[in-house]
Amino acid sequence: MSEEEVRKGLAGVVADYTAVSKVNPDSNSLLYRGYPVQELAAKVSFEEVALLLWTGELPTEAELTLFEAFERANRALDSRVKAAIDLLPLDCHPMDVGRTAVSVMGANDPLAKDSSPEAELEKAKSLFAQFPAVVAYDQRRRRALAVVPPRDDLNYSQNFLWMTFGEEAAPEVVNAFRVSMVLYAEHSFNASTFTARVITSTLSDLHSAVTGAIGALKGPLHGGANEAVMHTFDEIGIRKEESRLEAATRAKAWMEDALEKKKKVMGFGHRVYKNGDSRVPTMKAALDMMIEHFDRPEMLGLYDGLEQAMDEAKNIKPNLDYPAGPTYHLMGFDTDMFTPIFIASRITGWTAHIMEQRAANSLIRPLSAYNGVDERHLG
Ligand SMILES: CC(=O)SCCNC(=O)CCNC(=O)[C@H](O)C(C)(C)COP(=O)(O)OP(=O)(O)OC[C@H]1O[C@@H](n2cnc3c(N)ncnc32)[C@H](O)[C@@H]1OP(=O)(O)O
Ligand SMILES: O=C([O-])CC(=O)C(=O)O
Repeated sequence: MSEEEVRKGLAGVVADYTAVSKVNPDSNSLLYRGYPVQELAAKVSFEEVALLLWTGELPTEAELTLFEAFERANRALDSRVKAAIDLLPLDCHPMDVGRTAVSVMGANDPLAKDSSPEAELEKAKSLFAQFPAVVAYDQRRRRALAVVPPRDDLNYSQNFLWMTFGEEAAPEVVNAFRVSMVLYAEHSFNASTFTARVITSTLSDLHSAVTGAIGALKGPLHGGANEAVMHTFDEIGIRKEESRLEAATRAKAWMEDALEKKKKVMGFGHRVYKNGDSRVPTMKAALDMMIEHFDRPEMLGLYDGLEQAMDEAKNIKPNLDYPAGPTYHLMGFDTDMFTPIFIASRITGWTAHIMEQRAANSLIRPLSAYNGVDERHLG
């Protein structure tokens, strides 16, 4: 096989059809089941987006009411999941906790061995309902705080923040969080979704596919970048008393130095979008809202300084993880909880793809070009 036929990283390879979402780098657009993601972020709840991704249509009022009731009834942290989390050390990464939690949920799910479309949808809904409690509990146990039980008078985003912080979040914070969940929900054949599809293609079960997807999401070239963005901010130094301009100047200098040293700066660049990520303006507006709400202009200075310096030096634009990281920071999440929040959102897209893969399956098994030693023999 010739060198040209090898497509490293499967770059540019179209691996299958999907009707779940359309990423169009030319028009810089992203459609979930035909709807522009910006419109969804402006007008609908994350619960509605989940149903849209799974079923192909936005729910009727009755369907939404039913789903909301299910979600509210299944939010509490399962005692078996809690017991498994309690066995994990406090210094393991929260993504390890998320991965373990989904695995435990799979082992205990009575529908685990049932791969019918109805059972798959039920399992997707259960994961959607149950995962926020995992993130919230893990955040709290790391701060030596007790579990906060869910409240069924709150919507998904309100309750997520309630279980994490033990107080009702301001409406602006809830809205920014909801927007992030909508934007993170789905993005065609990204590495974690493709992982979930590969696992599903062997006719393995839904929880195994989601567990594998979490492993793929953890890396800093993918979902782990939202956490890495915050490490960059921390390295530059967040100084609350500083003006926006002073912060921007320091951030620019940091970026110039990093690029001089040929460092890869997380939160910038994308395999598909080369002229900017379609979701960034909407997420940046949510970040702006948080900066105003918490009165933290220096964060905007850091944000702008890095972005401008990267643009000037390399013409590389931010991806969704760039505005999402500082948004979660301002909300009060610890940095290593950012990617588990991404899991809570992407569970919707992953499970939609798992169902799509199963419905028209073909084992995913590409070829490789051998470049090892020539054939040889023992003795
Ligand atoms: C939700 C998400 O998962 S969005 C993605 C989150 N990931 C990140 O933010 C990690 C940082 N970014 C990257 O590593 C890359 O941009 C990727 C992995 C996302 C996409 O990469 P690819 O399409 O494979 O492009 P590749 O990594 O080959 O980069 C092409 C060129 O741009 C440069 N480049 C790309 N991204 C960056 C970056 N973040 N910082 C510095 N340089 C970069 C590369 O060094 C390379 O330069 P070269 O041609 O001079 O060697
Ligand atoms: O599409 C990708 O490669 C990564 C990404 O932005 C996502 O998964 O949201």
